[in-house]
Amino acid sequence: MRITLDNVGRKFNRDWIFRNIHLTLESGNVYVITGPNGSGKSTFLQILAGNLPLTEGKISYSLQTKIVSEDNIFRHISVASPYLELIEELTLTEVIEFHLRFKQLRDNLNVNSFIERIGLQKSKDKFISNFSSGMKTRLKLGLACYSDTPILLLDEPTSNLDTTGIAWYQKLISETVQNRLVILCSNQVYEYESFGNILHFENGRLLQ
Ligand SMILES: Nc1ncnc2c1ncn2[C@@H]1O[C@H](COP(=O)(O)OP(=O)(O)OP(=O)(O)O)[C@@H](O)[C@H]1O
Repeated sequence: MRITLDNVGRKFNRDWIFRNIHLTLESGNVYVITGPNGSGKSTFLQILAGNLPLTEGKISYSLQTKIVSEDNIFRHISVASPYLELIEELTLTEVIEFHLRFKQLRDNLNVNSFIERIGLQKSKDKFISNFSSGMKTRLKLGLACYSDTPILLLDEPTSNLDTTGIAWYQKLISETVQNRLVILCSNQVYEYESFGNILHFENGRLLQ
């Protein structure tokens, strides 16, 4: 999988958040995006996920040299972020069953084995509306990391996780990033310390 950014820029109202980004991102790499609060990390990730339009420039996606259209790219992408909502009216089991209608899980995981992997066995039949914020983060991370997609986008992955949860995340990520194109937005070193490709937002520029 390859994502090519050609002169990419985004503004909100009159303010440019970033501009002039020229970049090629390829499978087999974890790209870490750092930068101060409000520098544009989440905006950048939402643009890559196809959830926000560009103001200028072009992004192209290709899979084994075939171009993937913007309309179809969501099939190849998994995202976990604090701003993505879960369906609160469903139970944990129902959310996973719903997810499985659109995306398969890696390692042939089924509903029960997935719930074991995310450590929420006691909450199988609990409604998401009654989940704590850390439980929701575990579920979102699990769904993104274990989905069988070539692109994985993670924004502030350990927000709301306790120390046990952070250790669980570190194991999860080490087991699920191989051969994928991963983009991880973070300002917490423990979320990305084992990865080397750091890109940094500063004054509207993405520095390598
Ligand atoms: N929908 C919006 N309308 C107007 N401005 C927005 C909108 N979304 C984001 N912004 C602005 O874009 C800038 C970048 O925000 P973004 O959330 O991408 O930053 P970030 O680097 O992810 O920040 P943080 O580290 O705090 O999560 C901020 O100035 C923010 O106020």
